[in-house]
Amino acid sequence: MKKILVTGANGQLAKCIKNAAPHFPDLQFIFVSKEELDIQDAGLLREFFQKNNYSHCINTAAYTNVEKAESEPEIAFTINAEAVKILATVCKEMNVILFHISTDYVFDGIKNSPYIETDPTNPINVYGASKLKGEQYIQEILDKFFIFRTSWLYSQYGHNFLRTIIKYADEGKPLTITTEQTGTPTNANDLANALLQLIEQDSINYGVYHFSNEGETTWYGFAEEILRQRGKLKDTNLAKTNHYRTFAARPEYSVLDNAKFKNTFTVPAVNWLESLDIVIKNLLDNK
Ligand SMILES: NC(=O)C1=CN([C@@H]2O[C@H](COP(=O)(O)OP(=O)(O)OC[C@H]3O[C@@H](n4cnc5c(N)ncnc54)[C@H](OP(=O)(O)O)[C@@H]3O)[C@@H](O)[C@H]2O)C=CC1
Ligand SMILES: Cc1cn([C@H]2C[C@H](O)[C@@H](COP(=O)(O)OP(=O)(O)O[C@H]3O[C@@H](C)C(=O)[C@@H](O)[C@H]3O)O2)c(=O)[nH]c1=O
Repeated sequence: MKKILVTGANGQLAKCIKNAAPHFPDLQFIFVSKEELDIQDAGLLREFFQKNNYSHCINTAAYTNVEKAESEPEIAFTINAEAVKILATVCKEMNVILFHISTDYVFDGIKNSPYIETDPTNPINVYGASKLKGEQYIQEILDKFFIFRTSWLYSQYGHNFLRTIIKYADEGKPLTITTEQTGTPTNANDLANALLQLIEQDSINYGVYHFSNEGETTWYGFAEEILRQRGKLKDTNLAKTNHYRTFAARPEYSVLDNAKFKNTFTVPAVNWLESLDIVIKNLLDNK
């Protein structure tokens, strides 16, 4: 039986993986939180892998605060790059297949058509630079790895744009949302399912892939659709802006081209609007 270690167990993607796990009875999962396994701790990481016979590791652990990363780059790089280097080294020693998640923020956003895997990277914020360094270490160290660059992840869990918008709208707060960036909101449940399907299918098509939902919008478009589907659009004071002030720069355009993923694997693509509908209904059902 395949034995899969999932790091960062309290994060949104790990929670989506946990949710999907019962649909994959042939896979055995061990979920470890930051408190149980800090991926910065090389000694503990080695001990963990030596004691257990993992076939795969899904690394969802990451430093994901894009704004804060600008003022604490050393922490972002320690987690997103140096710890990933150690993890990759241990996976190599133990012959474990690493599934790692990266981001659309490795690109600078000056392209105006969807990014493919071989497009030049050029991160414009600390978070993106730290994630790129993590990708580079994996590619230097490992042969058996998958890196999935995804974008604008949201779900029913954790901190994400969807939950922020719903919270503010429920509190009756006015919303001012930027039209300055275009990308693709991606349901983390879709990514979780895709990862588990690839493990189940024993895929050996290792490498870097783009994986997002289909279509594109701006953050304003995403917020508007969240409110519309939630039945809150009329009651919410929603305004557009083209100069929302942030500490971190973000790519103006970061739509990912999923063609390589779609041509390699038999996992159906889902449009972002349809996937959003599922998450919104799930949130309403569980209220
Ligand atoms: N969220 C998004 O929009 C996107 C995310 N990604 C990537 O997808 C992956 C999953 O993201 P997501 O689930 O949203 O992120 P979250 O921030 O929800 O989860 C990350 C988890 O990792 C934990 N963590 C942080 N540092 C360590 C550490 N040193 N050791 C072990 N665990 C640690 C965090 O704990 P704590 O919170 O306590 O620090 C948190 O529980 C990440 O690699 C991210 O870069 C890619 C594109 C978009
Ligand atoms: C909360 C808020 C944000 N914004 C803007 C700020 C920013 O330009 C954009 C998105 O804001 P957020 O801070 O929620 O999202 P951000 O942290 O930039 O999201 C990113 O997270 C990392 C982890 C990734 O890998 C990326 O793919 C992406 O999902 O919306 C508004 O315009 N109005 C608002 O009220």
